[in-house]
Amino acid sequence: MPRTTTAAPAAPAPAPAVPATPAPTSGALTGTAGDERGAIELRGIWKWFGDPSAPVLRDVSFRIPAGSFVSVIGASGCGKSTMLRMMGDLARPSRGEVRTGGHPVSQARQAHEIGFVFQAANLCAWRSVRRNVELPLEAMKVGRAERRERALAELDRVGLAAAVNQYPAELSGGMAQRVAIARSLVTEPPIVLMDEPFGALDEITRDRLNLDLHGLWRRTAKTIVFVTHSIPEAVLLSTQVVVMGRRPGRIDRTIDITLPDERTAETSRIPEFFEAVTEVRDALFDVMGRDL
Ligand SMILES: Nc1ncnc2c1ncn2[C@@H]1O[C@H](COP(=O)(O)OP(=O)(O)OP(=O)(O)O)[C@@H](O)[C@H]1O
Repeated sequence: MPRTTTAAPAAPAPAPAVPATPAPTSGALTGTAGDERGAIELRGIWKWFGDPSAPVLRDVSFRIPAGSFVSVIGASGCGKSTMLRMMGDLARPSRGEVRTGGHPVSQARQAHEIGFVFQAANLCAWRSVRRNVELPLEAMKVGRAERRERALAELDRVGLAAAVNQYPAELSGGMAQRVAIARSLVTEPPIVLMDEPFGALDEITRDRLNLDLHGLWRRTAKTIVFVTHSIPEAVLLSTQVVVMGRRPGRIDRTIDITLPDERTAETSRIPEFFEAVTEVRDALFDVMGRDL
């Protein structure tokens, strides 16, 4: 079989109670895959907003090896974005800990080792494409000449060499997302977190950006975590698909995608692709049925 399915890390408890004992917190992960630069580890993550007896995420533990491309899929409101935000230190767990490369995630964020791409490109309208990409380097106090050189190299990598002097209002949605991707890569982070980055784009642009993103991932060996509502997109891009359930949010299942490493337009026509799509769809319907 081209792929394997892993059962959920832990069976859900009958009621969303807060654990009496604290989840593991510090302590070196010496000798484990969690030490690799770019690895992400969630340790006993709980998240609630206000009421601890109604957590949005319950006891999520999960390890993402460095260099993986992991897509996260699940019903609306199951906590995908919340989990992603905690992986990037944009939100704090109510309980538990996120570690990257064997250290608390806050260290990686402060060191600009995590890039972000969201559904909206969030570009500065008054700055050119190049100067938008330079922004994170300005925050790092990188000198002007080096900023320029690195931004141009990154824009070349995402296929926008000809648009460096344009302004956001002059860009198509797909071009704007390419700029956002270049901006997320310019600090050379080992980890890039993407929350439905192509969700607002037409299908043809989305297909092209997906293949370009996959090629970019293969060339750079980054760890990418990608939230999406599209099963085919998740299968086409990923080494692993994480299926989440809701009420409360949890990782229900992980599915390894063992399609050939090089993904092309042809990949979405091979039988193994349809088998993987069916497997993810069945897993999703199964968990959604149980969550009703
Ligand atoms: N800042 C907040 N305050 C209160 N509740 C929040 C906050 N952020 C998220 N939530 C709640 O947490 C739950 C999970 O939200 P989240 O955005 O993570 O889900 P999601 O799976 O990404 O959803 P979607 O697929 O619709 O984007 C939702 O019920 C949401 O209302």
